[in-house]
Amino acid sequence: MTTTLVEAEALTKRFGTFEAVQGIDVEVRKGEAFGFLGPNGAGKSSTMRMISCVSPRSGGVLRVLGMDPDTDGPRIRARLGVVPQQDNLDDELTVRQNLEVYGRYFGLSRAAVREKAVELMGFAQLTDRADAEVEPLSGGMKRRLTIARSLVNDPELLLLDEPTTGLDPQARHLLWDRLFRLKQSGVTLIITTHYMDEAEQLCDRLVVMDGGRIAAEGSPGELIRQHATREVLELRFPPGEQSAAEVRDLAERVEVLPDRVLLYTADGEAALAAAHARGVRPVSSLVRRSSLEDVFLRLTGRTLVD
Ligand SMILES: Nc1ncnc2c1ncn2[C@@H]1O[C@H](COP(=O)(O)OP(=O)(O)OP(=O)(O)O)[C@@H](O)[C@H]1O
Repeated sequence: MTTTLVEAEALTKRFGTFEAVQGIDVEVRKGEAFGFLGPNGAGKSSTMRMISCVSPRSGGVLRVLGMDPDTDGPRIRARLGVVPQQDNLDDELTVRQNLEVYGRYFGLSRAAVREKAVELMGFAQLTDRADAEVEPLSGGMKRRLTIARSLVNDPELLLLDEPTTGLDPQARHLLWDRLFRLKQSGVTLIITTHYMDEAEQLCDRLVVMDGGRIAAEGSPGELIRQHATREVLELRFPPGEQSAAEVRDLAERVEVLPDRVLLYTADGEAALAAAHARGVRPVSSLVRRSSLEDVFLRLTGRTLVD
């Protein structure tokens, strides 16, 4: 039996007359990792803040863990873990103290809190930093500690707003591994991101958001199959010489970006050979698999990270 943990219908958030979230429908099921993918300003954080019961909705229906955030906020929050966009750790406390103090907020006993902190430091791979202050830790370590802290109350649903923004590739991969383990242990994840690789790595299902609306919904694989071809041929030309005219008929669809021309085709190498045969001479070329970035470009006409 699938259980719905978050159900939104025509969910709307207005700031004055500006509608940041414009009537979206979303359903998050128990055990899945669900993503909101979109550029800055798409309305992802506003949606997350409504789900985390810290920002009231302006319209529509919202149920979280079967309850209404308007009337059951505290009861819902007690069963949620929230990882905000910016780490808000106490820099002057140690790693262990950060976890213990937070645990006490949730009413855990001293003994329970001590035990939980040890378990969570192991999970976050911070055991050897237990008694170090937070301030000098790397960005990746701070993020892992913020996530560990959000797990103090054994939440059923963990909300992560841009979990890996600003981290280097190694730190991101370590974090993805931790999140994957959490999912395996049965925690439902909701993640906002503007990184398409993060959405592809972590999310079972996602919505692509743009301008407060949902542009598409599905698994990463489904979205790519529906909105892109199997392969993409990327051609780079000298500045000012970029033109799609000579290659337009070599692909199902052609996109001209400021620095590249993208040819959407089932067979990128064949398209490249055909382009060469007619005398097209790019500075460089690359054949790659289609990604969610291509899906976003198709749906919105823009690249995800402008
Ligand atoms: N408190 C607020 N008052 C007025 N406008 C706001 C407020 N919060 C957000 N907005 C506006 O709502 C829109 C959506 O913002 P939101 O933070 O939800 O987007 P986002 O997709 O999460 O992007 P980001 O990654 O930048 O957080 C933006 O245009 C933003 O400027």
